Amino acid sequence: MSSRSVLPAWQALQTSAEQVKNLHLKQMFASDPQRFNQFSVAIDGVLFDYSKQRLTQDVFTQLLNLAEQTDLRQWRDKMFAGEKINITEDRAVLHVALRQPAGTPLFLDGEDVNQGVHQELAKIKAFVARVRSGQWLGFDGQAIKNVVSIGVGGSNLGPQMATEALKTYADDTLNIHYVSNADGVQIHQVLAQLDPATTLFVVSSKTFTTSETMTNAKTALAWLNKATTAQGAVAKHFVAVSSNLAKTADFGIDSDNVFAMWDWVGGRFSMWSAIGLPIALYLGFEIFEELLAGAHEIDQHFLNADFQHNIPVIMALLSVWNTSFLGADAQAILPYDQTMHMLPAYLQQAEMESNGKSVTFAGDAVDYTTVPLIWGMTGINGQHAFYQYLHQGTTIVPADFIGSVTPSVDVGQHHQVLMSNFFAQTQALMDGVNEDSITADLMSKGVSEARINELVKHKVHQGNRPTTSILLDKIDARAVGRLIGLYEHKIFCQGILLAVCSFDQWGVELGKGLASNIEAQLANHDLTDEHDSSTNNLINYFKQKRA
Ligand SMILES: O=P(O)(O)OC[C@H]1O[C@](O)(CO)[C@@H](O)[C@@H]1O
Repeated sequence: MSSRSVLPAWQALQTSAEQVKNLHLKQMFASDPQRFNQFSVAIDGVLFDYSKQRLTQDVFTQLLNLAEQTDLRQWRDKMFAGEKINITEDRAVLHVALRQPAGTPLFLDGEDVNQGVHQELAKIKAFVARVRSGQWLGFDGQAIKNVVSIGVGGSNLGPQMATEALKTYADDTLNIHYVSNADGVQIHQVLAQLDPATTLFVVSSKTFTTSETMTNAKTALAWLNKATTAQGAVAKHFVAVSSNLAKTADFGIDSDNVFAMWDWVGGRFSMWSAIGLPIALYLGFEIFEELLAGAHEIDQHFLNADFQHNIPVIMALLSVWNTSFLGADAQAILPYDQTMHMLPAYLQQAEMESNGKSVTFAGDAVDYTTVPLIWGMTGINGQHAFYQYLHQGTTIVPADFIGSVTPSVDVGQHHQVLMSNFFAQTQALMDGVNEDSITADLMSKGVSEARINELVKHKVHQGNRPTTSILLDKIDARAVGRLIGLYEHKIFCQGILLAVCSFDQWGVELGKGLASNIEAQLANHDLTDEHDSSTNNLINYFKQKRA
């Protein structure tokens, strides 16, 4: 048995899961008028309602016991203290330090992390001011008009998601474009609209070795070099965000134009570092600071709230409950706000790259399901795509509904229409509708008995489908900071509860290595027999067709 399933709380939860499977949420609400009060938490700017999750007070107590028995509190404190809890890479995990106000020293290997963070923030602030004010000039003396951010995974998703979420706050100082795909079509489409003389590239890569990013950066460099042979053009049009100064220098980027990252910031938790530079360039440094402030508020909540009212702790406990005990293999993320449309993609990386693991800290195989498949899209569009499956499919998919009281722009009646759907969907998923109600409804409409008999079973909704509702007061930078902070700490807690190391990503390395070998094979015309017959034939078909 692996370390978690031997715990008393784990075993108690296994017994409870069998009982809860026979309970219906509708009855739980009917029998307890206090259910919402009991299973909701409100903090500054956020209402978190988990009363539509399939749990009882006993289950909640057992889940809290699980948090205690897995030493979650101690692990949290180790993370904030800079202990090397990324055990497989022997690194600290300190994205929380990136949003810690100045003057709160934290020493790591003899260096004050807080000072380093604020030096880098000051450098970002000064650079952003120069570019946005038009003082930073391109090779022919014109100001920058377009920023192209080149990066992938954690070096792309956070900034792009936040840019989309907050674009209604942008002025017309700069345009921003994101390029992440190694498919050259993407960068060619972006560059086709731009003038090299007024374009600034931000190449973001912690390692500065990621093949997709390097391929795109080289294409961008060739595009600039084609437009000008002016001395020093690269220094005027390329900046980098990286922890690998040797590689940025090899690329030809001036060391003054490199913004630092540290090995204690994981890629998927890095939008608060200089990886967020595109956000600050596009929206201004003050908005970036608001984002940091929102996340810092959540750090304080996570550190100080008792677990019973601690939102990220509860989010993680619910995920483990749904997945490891109630058998839900998927989790939907459903933002009811168009600006938040990239949230599902962002959380896919954050959660699945962190906790999509199957061995414990000690390297033993787990004997439980770790994290679910994360998927989703804007709720309203999802309603007309996959909600049929959520309501009547054979698989139960817990869903997070995320909406706002006030959208980022005044859209009049639209917001009521939108949010009425949010509330109605969570209600429908919870309540369902049974044969009796359907029959009564059809009879009241004068439908014949024969037709009712044909239809009734098709119209039944079982309900009892769990949802969590997260209502933000307003979509702004602080709120986005809070929301992402909540999910980040949820993922941390989930890792501890499941005993998996959340901060490495060995699972993406194997494919990367094979791809670089195959890339070399694709560069010549020789047919290959080095691989299995499927891979050989796919490669050879591709090469013959291209010959
Ligand atoms: O910033 P880098 O080093 O280019 O890495 C990009 C991404 O690639 C990964 O290593 C694997 O997908 C991510 O963890 C990371 O965010």
